[in-house]
Amino acid sequence: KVASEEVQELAQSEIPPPSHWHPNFSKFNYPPREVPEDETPLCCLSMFEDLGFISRWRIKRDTLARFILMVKRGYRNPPYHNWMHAFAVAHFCYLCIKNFKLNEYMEDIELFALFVSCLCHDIDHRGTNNSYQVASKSVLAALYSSEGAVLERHHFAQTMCIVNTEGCNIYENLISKDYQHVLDLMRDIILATDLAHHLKILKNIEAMAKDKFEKTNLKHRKLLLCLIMTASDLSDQTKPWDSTKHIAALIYNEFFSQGDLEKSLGRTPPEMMDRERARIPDLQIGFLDHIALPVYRVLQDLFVEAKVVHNTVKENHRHWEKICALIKLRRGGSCEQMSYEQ
Ligand SMILES: Cc1nc2ccc(C(=O)N[C@]34C[C@H]5C[C@H](C[C@H](C5)C3)C4)cc2n2c(-c3ccccc3Cl)nnc12
Ligand SMILES: [Mg+2]
Ligand SMILES: [Zn+2]
Repeated sequence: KVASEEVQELAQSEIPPPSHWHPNFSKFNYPPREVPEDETPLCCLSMFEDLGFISRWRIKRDTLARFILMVKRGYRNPPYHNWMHAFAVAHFCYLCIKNFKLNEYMEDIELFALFVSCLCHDIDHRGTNNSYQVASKSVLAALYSSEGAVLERHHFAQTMCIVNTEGCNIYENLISKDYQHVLDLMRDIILATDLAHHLKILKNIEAMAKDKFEKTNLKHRKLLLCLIMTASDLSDQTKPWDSTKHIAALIYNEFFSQGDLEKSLGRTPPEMMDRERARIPDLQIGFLDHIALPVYRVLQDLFVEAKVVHNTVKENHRHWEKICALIKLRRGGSCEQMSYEQ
């Protein structure tokens, strides 16, 4: 699925240092979507190298090149859940590992599994969510709906296909104990990207943050892995307004296309997926209030360095509030006529 010239070119390229991409590349305010898509595979190599994974886990350069290109090829091109989303998620995870010094909280193998899971966590996403899989009786629902987290089980299954593909197994030089462990970790982490699962464990994460985090407590480490994964998955909300404001358009483009599909099945989509009923600023404020802000608030409780991240999400919340106020001021002025330029 990946041309060997492309693999060789990536495998033989010199791996640039983080500063090559941007002076702020390793800072929380850097928007990774600024990296040109055709340079993202080489940028992934920079992150693997900078995190010390290539030497620590004895990853062969051509295996890593082939793996990254296979993962990138494994993504489809819906408006939001595409390769650039996965790349941005992996970049935020890279920032957390470096800026929170996660190697003092987690085992090396857990951080390795976490970073690779970020790259793979939405592989083969179709731009429709779990409830649509069940409603449309999709093949994925037939396979996985009994256990829930339908899409996430598929993303993990697709990841395993790539790991098991000749010349793509970046775990090939791990001792068998570590090999099985890293796969078990990826499964748990990718399944944790189901937001319904995150909402179920959020109370436990908040309780863990209240107590003292214990590195020796496996439950604490598992909860922290899930928190960093979700914080990375939502990290578009942590970037300056000028880059975040475009994300809503991508998400709702994807949501409204699903709503159109649901209508064509004779069903009524939820309001957030219905282009005739959805009020985007209200929905965004609701998502920030109920899902995003609690994530970055508890992240800041655990890591003082996350304060700047939580503040940026609050700043973006204020931008949406201003847009809402403007719409109300103009009354009749519907969302479509409003541009979100602030
Ligand atoms: C900006 C933004 N808005 C978003 C608005 C809404 C939802 C969303 O799935 N809501 C829920 C709300 C309840 C409880 C569960 C299950 C369903 C019922 C649907 C979640 C996600 C949103 N989202 C994501 C995102 C993160 C992880 C997976 C998929 C996505 Cl799309 N990433 N960015 C955004
Ligand atoms: Mg997902
Ligand atoms: Zn995602």
